[in-house]
Amino acid sequence: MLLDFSLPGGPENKKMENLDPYLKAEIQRRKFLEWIGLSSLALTLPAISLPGCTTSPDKAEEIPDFKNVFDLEEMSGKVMGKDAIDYLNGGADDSKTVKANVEAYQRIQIRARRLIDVSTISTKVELFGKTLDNPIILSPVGFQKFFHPEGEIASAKASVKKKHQMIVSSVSNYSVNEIATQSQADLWFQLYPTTNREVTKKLLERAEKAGCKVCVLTVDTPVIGNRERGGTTLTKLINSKELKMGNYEGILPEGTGIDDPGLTWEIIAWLRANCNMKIVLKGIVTREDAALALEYGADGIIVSNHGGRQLESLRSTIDCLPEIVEEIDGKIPVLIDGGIRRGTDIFKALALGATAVCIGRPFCWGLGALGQEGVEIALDILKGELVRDMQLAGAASIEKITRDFVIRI
Ligand SMILES: Cc1cc2nc3c(=O)[nH]c(=O)nc-3n(C[C@H](O)[C@H](O)[C@H](O)COP(=O)(O)O)c2cc1C
Ligand SMILES: CCCCC(=O)C(=O)O
Repeated sequence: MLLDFSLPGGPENKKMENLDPYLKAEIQRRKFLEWIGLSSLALTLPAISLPGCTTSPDKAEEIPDFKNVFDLEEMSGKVMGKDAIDYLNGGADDSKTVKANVEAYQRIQIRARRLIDVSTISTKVELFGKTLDNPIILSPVGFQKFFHPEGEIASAKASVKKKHQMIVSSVSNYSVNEIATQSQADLWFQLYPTTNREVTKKLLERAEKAGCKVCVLTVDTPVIGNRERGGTTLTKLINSKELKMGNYEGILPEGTGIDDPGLTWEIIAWLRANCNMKIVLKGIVTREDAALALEYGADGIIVSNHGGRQLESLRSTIDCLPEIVEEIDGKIPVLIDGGIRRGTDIFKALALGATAVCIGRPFCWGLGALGQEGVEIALDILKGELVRDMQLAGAASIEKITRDFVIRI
C-alpha cells in the first residue's frame, strides 16, 4: 500500500507519474500516516494540503515524538522504496567504513567541567567571512528527489527556516538556481569536475549566478566506489530521464563523465582562475594531503570519506581529524562529516578541532520520512542536543569547546 518512490518506472510510479509533485508528496505522507495508524495527523501538518483539508490544532499532540535522528531513520525506512533506502544508507563493499564513522565516536569521552554559567549558550561560528547561527551544515547529497518529491527544495527551505548552511550537490535533481530561488537560501555549491573543463566552467557559472560564494570540490571520487548495497542504482540515477540532474541540463554532451579520474592538485589553480568562490576540498583524510591543501592554497577542507561510500577500509573521519588539525594549525577552517548522529558527536568533533560539522544521512532520513518537515525535525534534534550537551559539559559557546573537553579511550 505504500507508494514506491524508488526508481521511476516502477509499477506504483506509473500510476503517479502525471501527478503534481506536491500532490504526490501529500499522498505519500497520508499513506504513511494511515499505515502507522495516525491518519488524523495529516490534518495537523500544514505544508501541503488537498482540497477540503482543514488544519486542526487540537490534534497537534498526536505528532509522533521523534526522540532522535534514529527515529527518523526508522520512519524513512518505512516510507521510501527499497532502492532509495539502499542508495541512502549503503556504503562501499561491506559498509564497514560507514559503521566505523559512527562507532569511532564511542571511543571518545567527554570531560565535563562544573559550575560554569551555561544559562546562555551561543552556537554561532564564523566561516568564510560569514557568521553562521550554528556549526551544523547539510552535506552535499545528490538525487534528493529519490527520497522525496520535493527533494533539495524541501531541504533548502528547512535549512533556511532552521538557520543551517546547506551545500548543494553537483548532482542535485533541482538545479542550484531553482533551489536558491525557491528557498532564498544562501547556498554553497559542491563540484564534481567533469572530464570536459568547458562543462565544468558552465557549472561554476550556474553556481555563482545562484549566489554561491563557496565551492566545495569533492576530491574522493575519481571513480565511483563499489556500492554493493543498491547495486546499479547510482548508474540508473545518473542516466535517469525522470530524475534529471538539474545542474547539467543542456550542458552535458553525451558520454561526458561526471567524475574525472585525471584530476590532480592543478585543479585548485584552475578553479581560482575560473570562479570567485572560496575553494574547499572535501574528502581529505591524511596529514600529507592537508599539507598539500595549504600549499596549493585551498580556503578550507572537509575531512570526509564520503560517508563510507567510496573507498572501504578508510579510517573513521573522527580518527583522521587530529593529525589534519595539527597540520593545518589554524591556518584555514577544517570541517568534518561522516557518522555524526548525536549532539555529543558534534561536541567531540568541535573539541578535536573542527570548525563546523556536516551531516548527510540524518537530514535525508527526515526528508524521506516527512519532506521539509522531517528535515526541520532532524535539524532541531541535532541542534537541541548540541545545546544541551554544551550546557551539561560546561561550554557556553563554540569557541569554548576545546581539546581539554575530550579524552580517547
Ligand atoms: C545518498 C548520498 C548521496 C551523496 N551525494 C554526494 C554528492 O553528490 N557529493 C558529495 O560530495 N558527497 C555526497 N555524499 C557524501 C556526503 O556529502 C557526506 O560526505 C556523507 O553523507 C557524510 O556522512 P553521513 O551520511 O554519515 O553524515 C552523499 C552521501 C549520501 C548518503
Ligand atoms: C558521482 C556520485 C554521485 C552521488 C554521490 O556522491 C554518492 O552517491 O555518494
